[in-house]
Amino acid sequence: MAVGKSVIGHQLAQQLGVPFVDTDAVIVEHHGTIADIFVGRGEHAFREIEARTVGRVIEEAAGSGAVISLGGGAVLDSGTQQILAGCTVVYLECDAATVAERIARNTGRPLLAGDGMARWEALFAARRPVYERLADITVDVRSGTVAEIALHLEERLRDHAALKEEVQK
Ligand SMILES: Nc1ncnc2c1ncn2[C@@H]1O[C@H](COP(=O)(O)OP(=O)(O)OP(=O)(O)O)[C@@H](O)[C@H]1O
Ligand SMILES: O=C(O)C1=C[C@@H](O)[C@@H](O)[C@H](O)C1
Ligand SMILES: [Mg+2]
Repeated sequence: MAVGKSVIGHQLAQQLGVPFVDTDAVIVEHHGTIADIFVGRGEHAFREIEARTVGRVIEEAAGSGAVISLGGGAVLDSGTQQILAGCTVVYLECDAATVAERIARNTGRPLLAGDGMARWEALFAARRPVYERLADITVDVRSGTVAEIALHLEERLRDHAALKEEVQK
């Protein structure tokens, strides 16, 4: 959480001239705020909504080259993991020190309620192996502006696509 998925994803999509979709934003548009869903219906219901939303968004974006930003916990769902096998998955690798200030002014992230930093670190430790396993490309986002990171990511995506094409020949 707070590593820059939404802002870097948006910037990358602008550079590439492709659509950008943030699945958290789609959920909010259709179901109300994430905080309200957690309070009113619980995390399990949120995860069901999230998995359905991610599946639909990826299906609708097929062939468009769209950049899709997922919520930080979306990739824990096994169905989502299967769908992501057909996508290029980018993992934005970060650390607690980098997100500390962003989390301190945290709003709307129910899983970071209370001691936000301790919660962030515990979630990251538990999820890190999944992020690493699913990633096609890993980008260090501990330094650099959003613009710099997005440009670097564009380069990495081009290298990845070229390599994939080479292998498929
Ligand atoms: N490289 C960066 N340099 C400076 N600020 C950044 C950088 N990356 C992200 N931010 C800022 O950090 C905050 C969180 O970014 P963003 O909302 O994109 O994170 P996220 O990973 O989408 O978080 P969430 O898990 O809540 O969806 C924003 O205020 C954003 O502008
Ligand atoms: O990491 C998570 O589990 C979450 C991240 C956010 O993007 C939202 O999807 C929600 O707050 C849950
Ligand atoms: Mg986001």
